[in-house]
Amino acid sequence: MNINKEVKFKEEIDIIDKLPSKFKEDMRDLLGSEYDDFIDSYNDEKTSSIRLNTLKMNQDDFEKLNLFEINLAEDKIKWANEGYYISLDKRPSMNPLFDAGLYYIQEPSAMSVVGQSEIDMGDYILDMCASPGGKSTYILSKLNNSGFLVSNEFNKSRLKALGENLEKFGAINSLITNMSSKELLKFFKGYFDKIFIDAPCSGQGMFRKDEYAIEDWSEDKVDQCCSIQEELMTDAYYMLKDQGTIIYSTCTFTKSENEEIVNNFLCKFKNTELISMDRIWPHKEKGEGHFCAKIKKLNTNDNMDEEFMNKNNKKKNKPCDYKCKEFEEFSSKFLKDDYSKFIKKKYKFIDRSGLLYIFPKEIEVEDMPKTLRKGLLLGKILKNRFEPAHSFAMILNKNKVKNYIDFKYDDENISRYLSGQSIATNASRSWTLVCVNGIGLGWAKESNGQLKNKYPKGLRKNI
Ligand SMILES: C[S@@+](CC[C@H](N)C(=O)[O-])C[C@H]1O[C@@H](n2cnc3c(N)ncnc32)[C@H](O)[C@@H]1O
Repeated sequence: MNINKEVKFKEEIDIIDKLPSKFKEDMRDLLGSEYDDFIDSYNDEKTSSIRLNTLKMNQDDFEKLNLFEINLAEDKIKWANEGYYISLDKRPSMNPLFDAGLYYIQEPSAMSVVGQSEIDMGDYILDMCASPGGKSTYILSKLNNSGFLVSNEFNKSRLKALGENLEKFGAINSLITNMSSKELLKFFKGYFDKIFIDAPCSGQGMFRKDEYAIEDWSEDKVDQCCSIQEELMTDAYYMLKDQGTIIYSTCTFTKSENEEIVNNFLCKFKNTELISMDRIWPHKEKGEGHFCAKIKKLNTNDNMDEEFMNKNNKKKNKPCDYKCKEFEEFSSKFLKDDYSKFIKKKYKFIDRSGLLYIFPKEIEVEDMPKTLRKGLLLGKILKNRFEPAHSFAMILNKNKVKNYIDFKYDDENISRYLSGQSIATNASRSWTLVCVNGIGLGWAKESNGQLKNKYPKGLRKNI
């Protein structure tokens, strides 16, 4: 055995030794004769995978790009149409297409939850435990800018990552909230077609990938998680429309956090029906452990919250009379006419202290507290001019603007741009969209044959 192999073998033995004995006991009970295969899977090679954002590129074009030498015959993830296994040495976060939001790096089993859920155009969806945004970004791709997604994250310190990931994905019809499920219920009684609860759990499915998950695990933690999970499920029931679906998932193995939560819920609410209950096991599939159950709410006739819905209906289809002169000027100079018309037709414009947002016309969220992102920030209204925001660039591509410069992902100009440098051109067109393979990556202002870099300082990086 060479030295590297010997070290790896020792690490694997160590991990198996470190697994909590109560966990091993439970797994033996749960898996019976499969237990040894399950434990052996701790020695399997780890997986790496990405998921395409179909808001930015269609699947045929993506597959033709041949990024990361994906072998289409073997590397497509069977439970997520937009997901691909890639080899571990590919470093997908170092490709500028990642910064342009073309794909999300996500554990393959975690993709199954949205991958195997039916999302209908126009659905109103709540992602109750959303950060860092794996499920939310997938839902947004599938909604294709129709309907509405509320991405809620209870833990304030996890909001930043969620905000950045949703911004990168370039969807307009989303709202980020920072509430408990009880607070959400005050605003959204009987409101959603689908509610995803990717519940906080004791994380046994992460033991293979993350040793800290082993240290952090305890029986007390399982009990704490169970009581949170029950509360989230109950509040979700009341936020769901009749005929709506709860999609409950965890990355843990114990029955108490999975089947028992679901069965208790079905007993508590008689007018519900189990649609499916599935597990992904690491010794059977290429991915970590995952549990997912889908439950339908049948008719209750006590549906919508009267007050909330009256307020919403009153505003529905009300013409949006707000016009921002500075944005009008900007859009006539820099946006293609048909795209500019499309935005005005579909969205309302909201000026919040000089910051201009767009939001779907039919949705009213103005009075809602604890929201991070109420619609999409287009930019700042300054004295007689409009300055576009980075989030605006993230919904654009070269076909939507009059001025752009487009580089291939491996062009060295793209590395220069991402690191904050200026780029020499021979023109002076003012606001210009910098694109990578046609997809908006950020803004630059072109004058005297130079593109002055407007890529946000906090996002700059060397690749
Ligand atoms: C499994 S993670 C969610 C992962 C996310 N859905 C994704 O796909 O990227 C669970 C989330 O639940 C949040 N959480 C913790 N306690 C919570 C509570 N009491 N109510 C709602 N969410 C909670 C955690 O902060 C964490 O972000």
